[in-house]
Amino acid sequence: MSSKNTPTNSRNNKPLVPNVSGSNSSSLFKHITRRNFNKSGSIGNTAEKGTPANLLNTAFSSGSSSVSRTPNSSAKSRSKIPSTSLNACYTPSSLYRNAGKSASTSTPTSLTAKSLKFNTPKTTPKTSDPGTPECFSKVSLETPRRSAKSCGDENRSMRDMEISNLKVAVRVRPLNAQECLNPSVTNIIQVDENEVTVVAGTTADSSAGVSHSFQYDDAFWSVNSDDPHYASQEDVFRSIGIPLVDKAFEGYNACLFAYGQTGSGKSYSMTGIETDDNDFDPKSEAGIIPRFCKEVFRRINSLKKTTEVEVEVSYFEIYNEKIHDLLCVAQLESNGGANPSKRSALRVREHPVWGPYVVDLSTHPVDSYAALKNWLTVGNSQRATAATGMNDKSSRSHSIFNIVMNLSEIDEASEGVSKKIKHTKRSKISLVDLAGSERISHGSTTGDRVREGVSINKSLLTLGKVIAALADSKRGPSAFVPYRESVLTFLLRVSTVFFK
Ligand SMILES: Nc1ncnc2c1ncn2[C@@H]1O[C@H](COP(=O)(O)OP(=O)(O)OP(=O)(O)O)[C@@H](O)[C@H]1O
Repeated sequence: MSSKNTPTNSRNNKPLVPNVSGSNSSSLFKHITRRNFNKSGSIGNTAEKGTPANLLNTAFSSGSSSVSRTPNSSAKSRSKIPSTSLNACYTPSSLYRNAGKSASTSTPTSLTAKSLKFNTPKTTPKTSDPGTPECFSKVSLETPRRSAKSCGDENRSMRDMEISNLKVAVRVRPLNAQECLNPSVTNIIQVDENEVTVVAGTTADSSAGVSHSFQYDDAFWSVNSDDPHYASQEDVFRSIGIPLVDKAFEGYNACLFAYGQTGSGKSYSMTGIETDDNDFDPKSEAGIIPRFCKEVFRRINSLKKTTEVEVEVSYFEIYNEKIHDLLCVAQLESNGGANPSKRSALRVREHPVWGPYVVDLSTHPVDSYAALKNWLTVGNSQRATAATGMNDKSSRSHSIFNIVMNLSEIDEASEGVSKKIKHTKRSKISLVDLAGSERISHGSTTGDRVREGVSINKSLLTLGKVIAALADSKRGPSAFVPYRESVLTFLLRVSTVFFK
């Protein structure tokens, strides 16, 4: 990805992620938060019909980067550098179900935007560590300070209401078995707190010894578990996932996603390795998604006396620009199964109020972590994966797991059947595992794999363009953002545009 398509620091306009030739893997996370700010009822319970007063959007904030030359750098090894792009989705099918239940006293409140802040782990790996890189990053979107108004202002351009802010974190993975066997693979990545340094070129060519340093909101060193600075799945979740759970319980929408080259560890970070242990011991390799879900239900249980909570999930993938429901039971039973080419594709439509959504996407109410985990397992088993030259189980699709929560605070003065709801907060969390970007010659063989690779790269390229446009504060809020160039970014739009 060219630096033009790379997120840039809003202060100095330098790219967040370098365009380093020879880099061959990476992954990345993103967040979106958006406040649902209705009172007295769920999101559909608006006094003015069709008032999308519940949607507050977010903005990207980027870190800073610097490039320096250190000809005598001692760092060794091959890098996997992430290019950055963004994804999110919002499928408000359940909103329509609720829309009929009107509440006469519904009053949208003013919005106050809040930004997500992440703890930065103190990671200072030794440069002599033999491991090599997977990088991964996280992006979060900051909510702009705006007041809520009705959507009657149809003449106002949606683009005028966009404010973006991006946060990125990087994770460096250990060498995989294939890399360990290749003597030419060495570590060229160093992590010092939240700064990542890449030393490009270890041979005697012109780029040898050139180092690039980049600041991220977080940088995780997961190369060697014996290293005191090793970032485990739990550490990553605590830094990236917990702040999102906090926001979700405050009524914000949130989106987190992993981006990176094929084989860089996106699925490992997002989903991890399935475990029967639902309490996740510290060494558990369960990823962010199961930990996130577990934490959501832990908090719901502690709120039981004061709050009624409804949770529902949906899960779909975008494969070759087509959307497939991963939790549609009827479809799973009747045909297709794990073969995405046999499944019927869902369409995306744009609602005038709620924005883009997936038509007929199934949603499933869940009342415990165990129930949610079952759906997650079903969905994961349906994902399109295949062996490529770079990953034995490569995700060939972008997967989007959505959790929608309705949190209704009970009026303490009311009791039993006459229980009254003080107000309802609604939040939607999208946890996204993107398909890996790849060089066709490295990653794929022929036929379907090449076709998939082309589609993946195309949508990731668009994602990069969208992020660059959103992150580029110089273009101003009315700059053109090419959301419509791919299904992924079209769905993402609802998480970045401020609807009034
Ligand atoms: N932090 C890590 N610690 C240990 N193993 C890891 C780590 N990250 C990735 N791996 C391993 O590396 C391999 C590739 O990871 P993974 O499948 O998550 O990559 P990916 O980025 O999702 O690839 P693709 O885009 O092709 O789906 C897996 O075997 C995984 O277990």
